[in-house]
Amino acid sequence: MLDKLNEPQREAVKYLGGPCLVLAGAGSGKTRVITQKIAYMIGQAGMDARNIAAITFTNKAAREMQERVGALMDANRLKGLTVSTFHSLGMRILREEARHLGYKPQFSILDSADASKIISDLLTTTDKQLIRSTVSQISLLKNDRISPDTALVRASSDGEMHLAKLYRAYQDTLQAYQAVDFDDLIRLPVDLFEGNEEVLTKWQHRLRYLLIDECQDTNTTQYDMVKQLTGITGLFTAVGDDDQSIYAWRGANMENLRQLSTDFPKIKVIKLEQNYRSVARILRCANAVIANNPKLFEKTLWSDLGIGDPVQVIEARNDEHEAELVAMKLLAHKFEHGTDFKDYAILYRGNHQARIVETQLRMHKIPYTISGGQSFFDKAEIKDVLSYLRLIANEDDDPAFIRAVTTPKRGVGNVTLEKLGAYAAERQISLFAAVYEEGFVWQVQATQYEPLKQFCDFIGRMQFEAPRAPAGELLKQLLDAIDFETWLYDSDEPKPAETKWKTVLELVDWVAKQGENNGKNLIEISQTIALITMLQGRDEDEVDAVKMSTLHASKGLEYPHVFLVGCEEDILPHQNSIESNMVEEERRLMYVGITRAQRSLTISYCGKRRRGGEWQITQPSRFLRELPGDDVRFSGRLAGDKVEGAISKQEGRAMLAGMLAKLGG
Ligand SMILES: Nc1ncnc2c1ncn2[C@@H]1O[C@H](COP(=O)(O)OP(=O)(O)OP(=O)(O)O)[C@@H](O)[C@H]1O
Ligand SMILES: [Mg+2]
Repeated sequence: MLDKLNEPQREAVKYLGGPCLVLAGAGSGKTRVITQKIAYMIGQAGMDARNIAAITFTNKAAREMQERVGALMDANRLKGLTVSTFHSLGMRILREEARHLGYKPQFSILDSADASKIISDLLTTTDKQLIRSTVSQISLLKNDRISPDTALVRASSDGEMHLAKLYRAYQDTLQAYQAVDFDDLIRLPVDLFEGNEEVLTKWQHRLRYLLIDECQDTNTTQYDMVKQLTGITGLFTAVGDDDQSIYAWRGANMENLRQLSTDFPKIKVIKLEQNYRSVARILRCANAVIANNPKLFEKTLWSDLGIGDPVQVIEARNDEHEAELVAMKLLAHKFEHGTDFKDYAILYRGNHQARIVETQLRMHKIPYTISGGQSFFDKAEIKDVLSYLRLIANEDDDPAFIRAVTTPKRGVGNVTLEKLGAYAAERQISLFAAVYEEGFVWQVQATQYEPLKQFCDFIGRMQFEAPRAPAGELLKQLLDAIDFETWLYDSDEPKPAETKWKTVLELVDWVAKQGENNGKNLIEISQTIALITMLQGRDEDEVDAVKMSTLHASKGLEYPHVFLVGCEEDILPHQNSIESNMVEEERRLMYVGITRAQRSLTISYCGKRRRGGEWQITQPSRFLRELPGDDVRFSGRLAGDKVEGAISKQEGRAMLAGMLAKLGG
């Protein structure tokens, strides 16, 4: 098994004597070290899978890792192995230790939309910008492990005082709902470990060896969790690349890589230098761009996969033309090389860039999937159904209560809900609990009360069934009972209603599969869904489709042929980052993008682009000027041409040939 590794990789896999840090550039096999090491520890070193935890950055990465390890050894020996994100590990710890923190094990997990809603209520504002900035400031406080009380004490200006008070109120609201947000999933276990020796020891014994992928993107809380869990033995392997640190905006701190050597002086540092992913020209482009950043560590990267074609940099007239060019170039390339759609990825800086590309792909009948964008689970009809599941898991989840009780409308009016809200607030109990209190019953007329009571009784029955019935079946019953399909058709035109109902049926299938494959009941499934929404990653079946993704969500992945679109000033680097001196992080993002490509890379930018309804002249990204001239074929302004934006003759011929062949077949 170890034959498939180079010397330093093998060394990293076999080293079990203490903490180990693998520091290396993109595509050098860091993730491969982790999967092979898991197999090595179980297969050769005789360790129990239950004592090993591998932590990755996204659900998708976790799934892939599980599969890769699964291919290396028998499923039986992998029983109990933990492969998860920091957040799902945190959730597991929290669920088991909830009572130590004043939570019940079926707490709800709020996604960022729910969190924003709470902040918006507390601030009594709908100003999106204000809400977003408040949410992110609170999140940064949490990730730096600053509690509301500490924030209050430390506040040195009116603004900070205001934020601290808001943070306090927000946290109290979460507690009242028996809900946590994403940051709490890590912060709360870390606080618990710090204050409770017994609990910490239990988990240290359980998870004796940790492997951490993408270590450059851990934030302070996550880093603390690693330190706590590995304790004095320091049995872990961390792999990372400071040049790929792209989550500073979420509190990630690549200095943690250096901090490891301070906290664990005996740490063994291993460097990898051979890249197994990309042809030389792509790699040289990546190296040239990142050379413009100051270095945390010295690294070199080389590859012997051949030199490859020049990287293409193309200019389009405008954003729509850019999307069209990409679609046509992709088709031409596909016909010429006999590749599949799934060999291609289109990467972009921000989700808003996706729509225009999608339109062109559809026009050219190119199948695609999107990750890192608006998730399946974010759709309104899905969130409606999920509000029921959340409420079944945790009846104190007031936001879920309100959504469910009003969807479909069941004769519970706003006035009644307001009365219920006021009563619950005064008694400091949840809306659900308030329904059953005599004090409330007296306040409303029987006709108003009856539908409320029926609703709560129904939830109660579902709670009783949930641990007993198959998840998929129960969800079907639920949808029947609330007559969700009829409601969709009543509240929308037939066409969109049909689409929505199909989406809901997809959810039913997905839930049924989760229940059958993983033996989970409806309550357990509803808790994990919250985590899926956070970082892309529903199972995308291996369909033959072009992958569209944000640069952030493409981290750790690789694709044979990559299109990187919108390489312009103000997009990549992003406008905010230029203004706030964060261009280095954007350069790392560019580096991540380039290094996803295995065999070919095409980068595009536009001459102008529509923004807020107006045309704006755009400038090519500064990063394009950092590319090495010998390895790149420029067209457009950067080559001193006038933009014609046409496809080359050769490409045109290949396309034509392909289309004729298709017609013939
Ligand atoms: N020793 C090796 N021999 C052959 N192929 C390898 C070897 N090591 C890694 N690879 C392959 O190289 C590619 C990149 O590996 P991997 O994804 O582990 O790199 P990485 O360092 O984690 O990259 P990133 O920084 O982008 O996360 C994968 O396709 C992997 O299978
Ligand atoms: Mg990796």
